[in-house]
Amino acid sequence: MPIAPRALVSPPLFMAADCRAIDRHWAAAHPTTSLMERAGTATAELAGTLASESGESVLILAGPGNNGGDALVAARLLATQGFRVVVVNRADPAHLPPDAARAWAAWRESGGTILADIPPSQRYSLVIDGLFGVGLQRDIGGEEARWIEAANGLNCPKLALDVPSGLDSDNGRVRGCALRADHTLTFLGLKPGLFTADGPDYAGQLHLDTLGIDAAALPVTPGIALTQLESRHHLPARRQNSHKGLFGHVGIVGGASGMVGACLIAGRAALQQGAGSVTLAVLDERVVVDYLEPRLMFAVPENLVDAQPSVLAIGPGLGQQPRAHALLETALAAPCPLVLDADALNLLAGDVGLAKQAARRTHPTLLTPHPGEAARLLGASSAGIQANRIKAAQRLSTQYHAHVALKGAGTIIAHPDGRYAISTSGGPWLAQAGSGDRLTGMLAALLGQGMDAGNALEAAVWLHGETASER
Ligand SMILES: NC(=O)C1=CN([C@@H]2O[C@H](COP(=O)(O)OP(=O)(O)OC[C@H]3O[C@@H](n4cnc5c(N)ncnc54)[C@H](O)[C@@H]3O)[C@@H](O)[C@H]2O)[C@@H](O)CC1
Ligand SMILES: [K+]
Repeated sequence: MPIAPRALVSPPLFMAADCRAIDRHWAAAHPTTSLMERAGTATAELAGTLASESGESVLILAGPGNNGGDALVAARLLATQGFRVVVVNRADPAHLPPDAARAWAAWRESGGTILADIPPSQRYSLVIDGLFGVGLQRDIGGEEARWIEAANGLNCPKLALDVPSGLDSDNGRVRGCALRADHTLTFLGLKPGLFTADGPDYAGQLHLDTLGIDAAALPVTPGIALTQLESRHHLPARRQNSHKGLFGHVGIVGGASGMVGACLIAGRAALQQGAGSVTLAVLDERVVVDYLEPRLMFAVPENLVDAQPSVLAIGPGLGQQPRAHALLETALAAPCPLVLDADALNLLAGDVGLAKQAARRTHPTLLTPHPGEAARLLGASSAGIQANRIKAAQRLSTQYHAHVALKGAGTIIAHPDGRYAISTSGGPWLAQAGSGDRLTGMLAALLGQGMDAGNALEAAVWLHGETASER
């Protein structure tokens, strides 16, 4: 029975290599039970509910590997249920992997035919995409690319098996072209590429079928999909006998001339997220009060660290002038959790000495780059970062011994111990000036209230997306 991934708490994410390992272990332990038969059965069940009631054929695109095998099993079962089925596959049956070869033979024995191309100008009730799954190895070209483009142009629902063909299941990158699915039925476990970069645009609605394998039998992986908050992301209940000192004094450094708003947004967000008190160290001396949020305090930036905030954030609207550089140097020495955002990251990228100082910190450091800032920090291009967002976040985390949130579609949160999470909250409405400043403030507030740094970053990212979607 398919499960909606959003209903699961922090489900693990499986790379293609993990899937291959699961397959090998299963085959060794259960030589007579085929997971492909189960995948095909789950496909036929879901397809039966998705096909339009036009009575037109189901178009099944099958590829040269086991993804194609899943599709052939589904073809056989759908035909048995009375669906008209058109199967297109140009693989050489002599070169199919064993399970897929068996599925091919069973389909042929049941009287099924296999076409070498999509019949022209026909209408379909559903497309099932079984061209490529986790075995995609290179960019798609040639006939398969033509089929994918043709399928994308068809006016009927599209169901992708395991992952939309052309989408790299490890990182969400489109390799050449990819099928734009309305639904993706993924098998065994969730794949990271479904949640980040182009994945969400191509996968449509996600369904998971574990193929009857107990979660405890699957390998432990470092990645999770952050589909909702867990108890570790919750702040402890506040005692009645409380005072503001218990909930953190957040200091935020930034707001150079022309960019004061960034600092104000961060400060307001920190208060909304429950910080006991917030002091803004605004570089533009003309700003000494926020009339819309008069609870915010203001300090001379050079004096903020001496006021011993319990958490410091630096970057929103900071600019990159020498004064900003000096303030960052002071902030890096602060004996408290430190959030580095925006221009603080750009300054780090441009100064090896500062970068080394950041990496040597003993108190928690948290970085919240967008892909452009991550690219500058890693000496790469934004496209290079986007091509493998998980790796990029992990590299930054290792380099700076920091918890890192690489923002963007499917924000990646990477931790220094190698764990990572992909947040499923939020959406394109977050792509707006001021959005990152708000995240910085929310994060600082959670840190100030005593939440562990890694959990605070996950919670802030998730809440930031979730609350923004409510606006
Ligand atoms: N435990 C598992 O791993 C299970 C896997 N199953 C299915 O098996 C799939 C993985 O099967 P495979 O490892 O055979 O891989 P795929 O079926 O994803 O594709 C591999 C085949 O495609 C070819 N290929 C890769 N990239 C290509 C490109 N760009 N252009 C042309 N040809 C290309 C390869 O040479 C190989 O022949 C999963 O996605 C899933 O659908 C299911 O049967 C259930 C169990
Ligand atoms: K597929």
